[in-house]
Amino acid sequence: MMSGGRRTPLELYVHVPFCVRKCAYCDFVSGPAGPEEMAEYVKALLAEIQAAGRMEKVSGYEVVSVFFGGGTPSILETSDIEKILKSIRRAFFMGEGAEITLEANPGTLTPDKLTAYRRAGINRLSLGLQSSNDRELSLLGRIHSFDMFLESYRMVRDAGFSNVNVDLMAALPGQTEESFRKSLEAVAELLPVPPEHISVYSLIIEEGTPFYAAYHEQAEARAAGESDTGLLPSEEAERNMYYMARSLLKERGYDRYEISNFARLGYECRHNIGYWTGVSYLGFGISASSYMEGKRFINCEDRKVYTEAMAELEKNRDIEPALRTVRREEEIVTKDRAMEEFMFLGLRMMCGVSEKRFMERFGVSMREIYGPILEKMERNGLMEWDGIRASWKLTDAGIDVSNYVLADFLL
Ligand SMILES: C[S@@+](CC[C@H](N)C(=O)[O-])C[C@H]1O[C@@H](n2cnc3c(N)ncnc32)[C@H](O)[C@@H]1O
Ligand SMILES: C[S@@+](CC[C@H](N)C(=O)[O-])C[C@H]1O[C@@H](n2cnc3c(N)ncnc32)[C@H](O)[C@@H]1O
Ligand code: SF4
Repeated sequence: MMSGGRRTPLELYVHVPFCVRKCAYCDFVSGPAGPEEMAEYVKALLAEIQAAGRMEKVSGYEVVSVFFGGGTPSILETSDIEKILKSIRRAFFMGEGAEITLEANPGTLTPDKLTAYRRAGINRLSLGLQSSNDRELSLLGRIHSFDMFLESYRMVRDAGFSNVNVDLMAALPGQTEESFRKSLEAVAELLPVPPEHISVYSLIIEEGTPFYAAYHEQAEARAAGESDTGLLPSEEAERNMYYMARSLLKERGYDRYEISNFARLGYECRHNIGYWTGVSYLGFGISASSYMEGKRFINCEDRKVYTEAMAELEKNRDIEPALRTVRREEEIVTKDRAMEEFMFLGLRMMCGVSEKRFMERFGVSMREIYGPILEKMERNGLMEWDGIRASWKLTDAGIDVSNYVLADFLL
């Protein structure tokens, strides 16, 4: 994998499936658990990381980013986060400048925890706020109020973190354009300094969640274009929320670099950009997904199956049987599939997809494969050619219907 002595970039994801309480809209693999269960899980994570580091193929890679996600990684003991990072450094080659993010929930942080995170090497913190409106927070089932968030944010800055993300959500039940604007302003005006990065996610009504039981009929009515959709904001209101996010954040120095992500120059999240641009990544823990050496796989969601398989790993140095128990949905990424991914993941980025990089990677021109689709999208005003970057990108109208545009690139 090494070319001319240079190592290939690799990103690592560590899934922490624990939360103080489950939010009413969330279908990520996460939930409450006791200290013993957490300790057992961390032990399994350490075993998986060490085993992955023993795989011959990782020797040509350099870890460029690590992302602790979940769930709520900040719920773990600080010593656990330290152990995991130490284990990663032992098992992989990690360069000096790696971006190391930890997701944290307001209400789970203390100054001591934050100091320890910094000492362990975490240099980016991502805080889930969702809304600055306490009524919306309580409807979402969040464990914190806006004031509690402010206290956590102040602690994060006091601890010296200079690369901070805040997550917000749009299209919440009962949310108005006005209340969304207030959330945006509250985040963009945070003291002592506003965050370097802001993500805005539209609420997805996920099957199996309390929100699904309460709102999926409304969501379907909304998708069918019916005007009275109960508490859920209309599609037009949701679009307006995104327009508002773009213009309000632009005025305050944030550039939209991806459909849902805004950053000050130089603070774009490298880890997520890696996902959209085809960088290899390995995920550790239940439900973590990976993409390496042309294969995609995802770990099982069952914590018991996972911890038992990882305990086997410790007894037996042959890692294949244990990994086979845990890893699911292995997909060989064929050239056609890789081209599709280049387009539908890359087009999420506002800089678009580069013709030159497509040619370098696949040895064929983008126009030869996608010419008719690109022309159709351009005719319909959904995509445009950027002559300066020599790339194709979504127009504003294309961003509004990005699901439809991106789906068209599946061969
Ligand atoms: C998986 S969570 C982990 C972060 C952390 N536990 C928290 O909630 O603060 C990452 C982000 O995903 C977003 N998210 C979770 N469920 C969602 C849903 N159903 N629709 C849209 N965004 C969602 C939220 O903005 C959340 O901050
Ligand atoms: C929705 S994103 C939020 C990122 C945040 N806005 C930021 O800028 O740091 C993070 C979530 O995506 C999920 N995630 C990211 N990478 C993953 C992977 N390789 N496997 C499984 N889930 C992953 C995790 O649930 C994680 O909490
Ligand atoms: S949104 Fe975050 S805090 Fe809420 S249940 Fe999901 S992972 Fe946990």
